[in-house]
Amino acid sequence: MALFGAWTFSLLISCITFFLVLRWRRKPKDGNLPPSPFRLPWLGNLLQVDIQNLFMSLYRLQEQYGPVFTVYMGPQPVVVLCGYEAIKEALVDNAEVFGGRARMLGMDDTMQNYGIGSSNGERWKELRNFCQSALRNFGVGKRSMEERIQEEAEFLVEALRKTEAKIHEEIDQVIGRNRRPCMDDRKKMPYTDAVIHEIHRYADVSPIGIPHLVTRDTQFRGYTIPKDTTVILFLTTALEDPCYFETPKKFNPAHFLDKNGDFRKNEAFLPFSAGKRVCLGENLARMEIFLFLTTVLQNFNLRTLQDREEIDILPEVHSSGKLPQPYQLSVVPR
Ligand code: HEM
Repeated sequence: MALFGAWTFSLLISCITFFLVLRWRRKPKDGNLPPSPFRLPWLGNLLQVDIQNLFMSLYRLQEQYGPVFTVYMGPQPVVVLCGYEAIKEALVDNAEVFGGRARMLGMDDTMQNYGIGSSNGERWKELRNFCQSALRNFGVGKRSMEERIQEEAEFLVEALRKTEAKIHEEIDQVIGRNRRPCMDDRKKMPYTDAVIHEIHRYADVSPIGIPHLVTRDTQFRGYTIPKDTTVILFLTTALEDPCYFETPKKFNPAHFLDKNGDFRKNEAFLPFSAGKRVCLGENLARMEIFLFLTTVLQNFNLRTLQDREEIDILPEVHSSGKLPQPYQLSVVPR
C-alpha cells in the first residue's frame, strides 16, 4: 500500500511538472523570438550547450534551426544570427538597433562601463571617437605608424638573427634587400593580399566576436526581438558561408582572387565584424600583419620539419576563440 502511495505521489508530481513546463513554454513573455530548442525552466538550454565548445554547439543548432535562432543561457534568451546575409541584415542594414553591447559577466564590474568594448550609449560614442582620433593621431594609416611597424618588423628579423648566429652570417651574405616593404606595395601584391585575407578567414580568431544587444524592440525576419536582448553574430558562419566561399573548409587564397589573378574583395569577409561596433583596430591589425609577413618572407624561407601535408592547420577551439595549433618551424634565410 505504501509502495502504491509513493508511486501515485511521484506520478502526480511528474504530471504537475510536465504541465507546468508546457505552460511555461507557451508563455509569450519573450515576445515572438526566433525558434529555440526545448528548454528547461531556469536552466534554459544550458544542458544542450557545451560552454567549453560553444561554437560547435551553435554550429549544430544552426544546422537544425537555420540562420536565426534563440538559445536560452539560463532564463536569458540569446538570439544567434548565422551566415553572411543575416549578419549583414543586422549589423549593416539595421546598424543602429543592433549596435548595442551586451552585458558581459565579469567585464561590467571590471570596466564599470568605461571600456570601449563593453560600454553603450553616449559614453561609448565618446570613447569610440576618442580612441579613433587617438589612433589617428598616433598615425594609423599614416606614414609614421607604418614606419614604426616597419621598424618593429625589422626588430623581429633582428631577434630571429640573434637566436641563430649562423643564420646571421648567411642573411648578411644572401639577402639582397634594397628597401623595406611598405603599405603601398599591397595593391601591387594581389596574391600576398589574398593569402593574408585567407589567413584571417581561416584562422577565425574571434568566432562570435563580442555579443551585441538590441537597443529597442525590433522586427527581424518576421520575429520580434525585445529591447536589451543579447544577440550573437556567429562570424564563423559568414567566413565559411558556402554562398560566398567555394571551399569554405579549406585554406584557399583563390577565395580572394579573380580569374586574372587580381585581388577580389569578398563581402562575407567579416573577421573584424561590421557596422557600428566593427573592430576599431582593423586597419592597424591588417597593416601589422602585412608588414610583418612581407618583411619576414622577404628575408627568410619558412620550412616545416615534418611533411607539410601532415601538419594540421585547423585552428584549435578554445572557450574564448580559436588559436593556431603549434608546430615546429625553421626559419631559413633566403
Ligand atoms: C587580427 C586581429 C583582430 C581581430 C580579428 C579583431 C576582431 C574584433 C571583433 C570581431 C570585434 C567585435 C566587433 C563587434 O562587436 O561586432 C572587435 C572589437 C574591437 N576591437 Fe578588434 N580585432 C583585432 C585586433 C584589434 C586591435 C589591434 C585593436 C586595437 C588597436 C582592436 C580593438 C578593438 C576594439 C576597441 C573593439 C571594440 C569596439 C566597440 O565596441 O566599439 N582590435 N575586434
